Amino acid sequence: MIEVKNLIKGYAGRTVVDIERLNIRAGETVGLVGNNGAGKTTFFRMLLDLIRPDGGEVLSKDINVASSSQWKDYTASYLDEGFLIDYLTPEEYFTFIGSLHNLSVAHVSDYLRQYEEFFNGEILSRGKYIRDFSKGNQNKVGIAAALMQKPELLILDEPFANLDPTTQIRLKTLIKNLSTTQRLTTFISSHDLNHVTDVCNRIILLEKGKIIKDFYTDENSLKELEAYFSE
Ligand SMILES: Nc1ncnc2c1ncn2[C@@H]1O[C@H](COP(=O)(O)OP(=O)(O)OP(=O)(O)O)[C@@H](O)[C@H]1O
Repeated sequence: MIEVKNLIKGYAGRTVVDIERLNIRAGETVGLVGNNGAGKTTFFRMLLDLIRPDGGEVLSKDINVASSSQWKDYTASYLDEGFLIDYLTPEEYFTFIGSLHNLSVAHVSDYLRQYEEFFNGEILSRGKYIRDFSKGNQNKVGIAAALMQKPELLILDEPFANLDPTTQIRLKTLIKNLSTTQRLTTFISSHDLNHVTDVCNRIILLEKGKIIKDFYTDENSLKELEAYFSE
């Protein structure tokens, strides 16, 4: 589904992403791990054509994301609160995103019912603008809105950060369900090795922009990653 070839990005003469080759098959749940500054967000931004690489390409279903918009029909993402609209309430934001996908107001409120548990009573009917929510609650709005288009590919940057433990577990269950029932392909970056090994079937370890490990998760993965990061 995703093919990366000789992808290079640098800032101020320093290479921050340098991925020679990477193939992600449909249905994979891929966890991207790496210390601060490893290049995870920069890589995601190139997957979404938010920034252009200095060299190489990202192909989504064989088409370069920088030369076509076709990938936008089946790709959803939430990288940060910049994806939200501060002066809307969550309801207004969901309605707006729904309208982009030709969903009626009734359809959107019906859709939101399945997220009642995930929202934990903190998102809807609060009479607050998105800017007044905590970062964790903003995350919930962004993730639920991203999933509204029933994507085939989902890209989430540190989705567990700022979420309370209950919501972290609910989010893992949500992603696992989507992956099995809808064969969703997912890219998740995370500093939480526990969560990422629990939810992902493949882990990619990035260091200074390069892939230095790429493996399918098994019962030893968490220990191996912990050993790597404690060196
Ligand atoms: N717009 C920019 N201008 C200059 N340097 C940048 C820019 N964006 C990213 N960088 C640098 O590129 C490197 C990779 O950053 P990136 O945010 O992709 O890492 P990351 O793995 O997502 O880190 P973190 O875990 O801290 O979120 C960092 O050194 C960062 O300072």
